[in-house]
Amino acid sequence: MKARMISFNILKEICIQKGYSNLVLQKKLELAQEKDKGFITQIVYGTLQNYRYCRYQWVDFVKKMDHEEIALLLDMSVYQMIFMDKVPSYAIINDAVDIAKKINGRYANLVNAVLHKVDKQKVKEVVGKKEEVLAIKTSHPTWLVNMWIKQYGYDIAEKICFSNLEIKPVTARVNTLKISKQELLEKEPLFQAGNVSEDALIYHGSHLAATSYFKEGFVSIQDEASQMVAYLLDPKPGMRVLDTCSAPGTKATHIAQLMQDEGEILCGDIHEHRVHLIEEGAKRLGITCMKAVVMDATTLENIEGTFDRVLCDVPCSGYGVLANKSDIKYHMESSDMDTLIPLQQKILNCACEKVKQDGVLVYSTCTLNKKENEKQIEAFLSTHEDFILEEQKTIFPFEYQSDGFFMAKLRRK
Ligand SMILES: C[S@@+](CC[C@H](N)C(=O)[O-])C[C@H]1O[C@@H](n2cnc3c(N)ncnc32)[C@H](O)[C@@H]1O
Repeated sequence: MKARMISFNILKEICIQKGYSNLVLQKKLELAQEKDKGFITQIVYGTLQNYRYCRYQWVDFVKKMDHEEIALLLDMSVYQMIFMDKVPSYAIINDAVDIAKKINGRYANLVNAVLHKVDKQKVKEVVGKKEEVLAIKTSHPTWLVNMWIKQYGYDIAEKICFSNLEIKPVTARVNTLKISKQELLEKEPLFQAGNVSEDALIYHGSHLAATSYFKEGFVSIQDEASQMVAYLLDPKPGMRVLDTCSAPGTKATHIAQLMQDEGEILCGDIHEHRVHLIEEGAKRLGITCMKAVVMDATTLENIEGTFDRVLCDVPCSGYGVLANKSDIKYHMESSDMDTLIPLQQKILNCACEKVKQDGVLVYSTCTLNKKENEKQIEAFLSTHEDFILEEQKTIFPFEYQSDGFFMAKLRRK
């Protein structure tokens, strides 16, 4: 099958059938020739990242577009015409017409005509209201850009939007239980020290998960901002820790490292299949102090006693990770947070009961939305006089080439 046909099928599965981009891509790339894999990956991620901008380029050339797959095919073709300099337009248009014939022959002439017009037009400048221009140029929903402008101001919103178009580095966390960061840096020149986290390494090679460093448990794959959560929790060897929303266990295994694998970390997640991921991760890293169980953090039934440290890394809208998870960007709706906000509140209210006196509770999200972040903490503090806020911070994705994260450290009086 030709590379563009494979790219189109992948995009169809992600955009129309709502598959996860990384999973669909991994599965469908098996059908592609080795030489085409990079090309297909670029078309898929590039089209997802620039979906609004690409559509803006062609939408005025059709009276009405009533076919979702044809619209997606036009987006994908326009992406290549604008962003992939070395690809000749005639090759893009010929392949698009062939794909259109397979989808529905009636649209082949339209696809041909629209793409020739785009080719002639070159690039159409985005005009309109400032926030709408920003949203289209960087392919974010306008409601999200407006929300960021309202919550953080225009300058920060603009920086977030452009940073979401960047290709972020692959970041690892050294497993200090097996090797020091210095040793690893000396051993492997493809690693470079990270920007903000003490344990972070940027990897300049490809497919880190397939390397012996990963398989033998010397490193985990974890974003740098995400690594800051375990430091904020400040666990010490011998402590008793509860991680209420733990799967796949990335932060829990970091906590275990900071505890020198001494003490007890009770890791829970509501989804049984995800609890197994925690166990697999701990085994790969040689960690023994973690115990993984199915747990509903909104009730915490059968969880005995209190803990020195409690982490609530709650489910969230994920607006901090849009650079790496462009399918979230494509499918997101403002109503997504309506169910999440009460769930987060419930988890926090329940988990706080498990914190020892003078113990620490950390609440974190990978989202940039004050309603899920600062406002949650504010609401919590207004009903829990026995807790004080020691520190809270938002890490923006443009600061350290990382994801966007929020974390708050609360201490029980
Ligand atoms: C942001 S992810 C956690 C990531 C994890 N802390 C890590 O670092 O690898 C949120 C997790 O919360 C889990 N979850 C959702 N609702 C839950 C609930 N009521 N109780 C426990 N876990 C829940 C989800 O299955 C998901 O694995």
